[in-house]
Amino acid sequence: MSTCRPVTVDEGAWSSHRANGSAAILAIGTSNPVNCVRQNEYADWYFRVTRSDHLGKWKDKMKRICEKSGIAKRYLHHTEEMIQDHPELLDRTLPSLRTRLGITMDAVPVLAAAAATKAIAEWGRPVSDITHLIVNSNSVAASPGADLRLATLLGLHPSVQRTMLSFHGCSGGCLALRLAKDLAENNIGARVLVVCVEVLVLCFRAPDETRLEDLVAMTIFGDGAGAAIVGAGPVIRGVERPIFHMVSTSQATLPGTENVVELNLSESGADTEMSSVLPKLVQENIKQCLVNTLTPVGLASDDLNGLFWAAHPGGRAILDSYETALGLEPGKLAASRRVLSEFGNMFGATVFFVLDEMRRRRHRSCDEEEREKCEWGVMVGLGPGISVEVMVLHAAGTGVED
Ligand SMILES: CC(C)(COP(=O)(O)OP(=O)(O)OC[C@H]1O[C@@H](n2cnc3c(N)ncnc32)[C@H](O)[C@@H]1OP(=O)(O)O)[C@@H](O)C(=O)NCCC(=O)NCCSC(=O)CC(=O)O
Repeated sequence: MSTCRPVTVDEGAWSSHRANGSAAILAIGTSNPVNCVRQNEYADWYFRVTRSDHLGKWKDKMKRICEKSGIAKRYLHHTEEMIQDHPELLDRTLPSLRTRLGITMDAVPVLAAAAATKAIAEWGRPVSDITHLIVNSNSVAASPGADLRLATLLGLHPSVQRTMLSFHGCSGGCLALRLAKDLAENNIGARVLVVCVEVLVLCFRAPDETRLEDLVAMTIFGDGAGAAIVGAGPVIRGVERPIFHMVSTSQATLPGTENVVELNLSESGADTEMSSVLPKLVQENIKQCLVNTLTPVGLASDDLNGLFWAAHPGGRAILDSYETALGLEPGKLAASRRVLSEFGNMFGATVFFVLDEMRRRRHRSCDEEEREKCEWGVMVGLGPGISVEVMVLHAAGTGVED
């Protein structure tokens, strides 16, 4: 007869499975669709393809928004041909959700796989060593979802533990990385592939005189995917090179702001609601959220310029609000502003581009003293809620070959 008995909770079935120390980002990859649109040509393109040139007043307004957006170019999966083939994308009174989700169901895993492949190549270990997969997207709604299709495209092992996150808006990137940190730290040997991907044809519409906020959404959002490999110690020396240690995290919700940013699905696609009070709200509240996260790790200070800043660039005015509220010197948000300029706001994917830009800037910096001065930093992103996601980072290396 078997003498086998179940372990008890106290025998440490859990504690013995924990990793040593903080998780780290071990590799980063990004990708975009090939179709690039220049911001100074966008209003003319948008009003032409939506057959709305008669709305000259709104076109002029979009041109003003484009000029102030801090964006030079974006990448979009949808093209003029695609819009011509699907006139239901333009007419809010026609059902178009099925069309939109059909387009994204095919496009999202492919774009995600392109970013993930770059991250896996940089990581340097076989794809079969990935133990967990987190996929975050506002662009898909199906089951089995984009996580399974991505796992198949990449050839991940069938035992990979998948998590699909949806509709966390722009905070989705920070949120997915927060979950990856917890998974990596609580499962020794875990290597988590995190991917955030957006193909925002779900939100594309013709201008509507009753929904002027749509003009802002059409003007600032872009498509892209960001991926990272996250793992906690021990790392494999000579193969894995930590880029940022993920030291601590927080999520705060600003009370009474549920209606300030929304993302709602309907038969005619997704509607984004972005109140023009958002930049002011950020300016009034962000410092306290950051102090609450920085105090326990001993980094709260009257002068926050000693930290590096990886802020999700929700919009130019959001970055201005961070700068004013936190008293940041010009240049502290240079990585975020550069990503906004080159790619627009790609929802959760954007923060991976910012981290990538940040480590490249650190690598290029010849000033060793300056690099050491800003060893510690903060990643911050906002989402519907208003949710404020913060992660304290410690720069470990650049992950970039000399
Ligand atoms: C849109 C802007 C680039 C415009 O720049 P400025 O504010 O400096 O310029 P401005 O005040 O002259 O505004 C230009 C024109 O845009 C209009 N305008 C500005 N914000 C608007 C809004 N939210 N809805 C509708 N219209 C808006 C103004 O009324 C004005 O119209 P007129 O010229 O006719 O007077 C900026 O305000 C910005 O970056 N806003 C933040 C965008 C945002 O909310 N991002 C968060 C995305 S959501 C996110 O990141 C979280 C998430 O999704 O989860």
